[in-house]
Amino acid sequence: MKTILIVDDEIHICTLLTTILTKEGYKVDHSVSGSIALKMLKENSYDVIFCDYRLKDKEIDGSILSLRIREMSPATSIIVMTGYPDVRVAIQLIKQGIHDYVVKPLNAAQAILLVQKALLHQAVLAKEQLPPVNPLTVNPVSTYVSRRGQLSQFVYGMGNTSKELHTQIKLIAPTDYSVIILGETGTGKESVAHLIHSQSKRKDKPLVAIDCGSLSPELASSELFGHEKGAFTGAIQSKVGAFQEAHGGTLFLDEIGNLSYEVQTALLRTIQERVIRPVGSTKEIHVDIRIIVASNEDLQRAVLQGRFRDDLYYRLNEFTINVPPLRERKEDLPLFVTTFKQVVEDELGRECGPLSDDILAAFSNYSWPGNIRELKNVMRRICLLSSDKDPITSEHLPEELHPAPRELAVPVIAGEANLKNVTRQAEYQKILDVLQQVRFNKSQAARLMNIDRKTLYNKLHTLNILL
Ligand SMILES: Nc1ncnc2c1ncn2[C@@H]1O[C@H](COP(=O)(O)OP(=O)(O)OP(=O)(O)O)[C@@H](O)[C@H]1O
Repeated sequence: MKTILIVDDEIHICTLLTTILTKEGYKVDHSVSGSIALKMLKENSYDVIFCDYRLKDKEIDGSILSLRIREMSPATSIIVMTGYPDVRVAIQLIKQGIHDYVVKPLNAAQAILLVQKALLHQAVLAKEQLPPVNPLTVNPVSTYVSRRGQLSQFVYGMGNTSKELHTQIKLIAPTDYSVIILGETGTGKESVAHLIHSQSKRKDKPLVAIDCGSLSPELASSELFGHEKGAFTGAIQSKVGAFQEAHGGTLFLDEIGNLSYEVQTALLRTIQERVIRPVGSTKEIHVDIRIIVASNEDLQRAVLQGRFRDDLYYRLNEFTINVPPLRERKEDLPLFVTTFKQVVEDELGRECGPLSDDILAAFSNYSWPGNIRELKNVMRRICLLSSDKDPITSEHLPEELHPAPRELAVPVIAGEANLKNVTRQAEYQKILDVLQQVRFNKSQAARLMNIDRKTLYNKLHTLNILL
């Protein structure tokens, strides 16, 4: 029989939860004191412990109690209950290893579900220790509506870094906090923003995504705040900006670090006052939006270097999510591969052959500078090149994934004597070198080459460098 301990200084909560869970067939004990609870834990083992966060115990309060339980009985799932929810406390406790953080009062259905989830989680962990595990037996995949309006799959993964990401998204999504999402290119920052939106109470309103990296300084204000007809040369009609389009929903600003100082100032004002003034207009318009921003550079460093306003940073930084690079979550590769193979098969409208073991070995030896985007593209390529029956082998892999990676070959551009081509050739090589040096971080590459991100995009396009 599974055993549960309830620790709360309000006796009626102990009695209520004991009654509910005993009816479900669990053996339930309770304590109104943290120190007595620890003594009980020395003598008995518990599968799940419900623990009040603000325990009015002279010797031990709820937060310390949860730490002590972790030390004494690491396998026990701890569910911390609170009457005063605080996301930062929740994250801290979850980092310390508690299973869940819930707001009191709990009704019967919630309490039962919490225990079931905790026991299921324990069962999953127990299975994880038994090889071989099919990662798809527990499918940690969510769906969300992507920028193109398609239903997309988001793979959380099962490794510890991935689980932390999962927890953070789950906790932050229902709130209205502004979120900064940091991570290398292709790690899934935009996907995380969509996922947060789709799990928030704003989900039925639009998510408007703007790539600040591709906005010219002149057009940024107009894109964000809109403009009146005749506000500037070329403004032949008035335009509704992203803030207004996102009214009631979420505004996602990708590559926020690329906004000019002037636009950052206007953005700060809008966030503080929740009103916008379109370019060329005297009218203020109220907007109700949640802001999520992303960057693949460290925004704190940009603040220190004076490139990003500190007051805007602190306004936006109600919560930060760091999306890990793929090379730090290699344990999740099989799950990503299986999911993307299915996605590509759906895209191609046919099945692809099985993946041979050498493919997975090559995948796990590779550093994935382009992260999940690169993996998805590699899966597209190898599935496209394979037939539907024969196994997909390492022959189908692109060069950089071959066991002994060769240097990226510079294509010879026809007409070598032509001076323009010599320049193109040199540009091509330089851009590739710099991109490799900064692990394909386009903003950093643009900065190193002293060009803006938009120019870099144009060059990548002209030189046919596909990332
Ligand atoms: N966890 C995930 N599960 C499934 N697909 C993912 C996941 N993360 C990213 N992807 C896919 O990888 C690709 C790149 O993701 P996304 O655009 O969200 O990355 P990003 O970090 O915002 O990139 P960039 O910094 O270049 O803008 C997309 O096709 C997305 O669907």
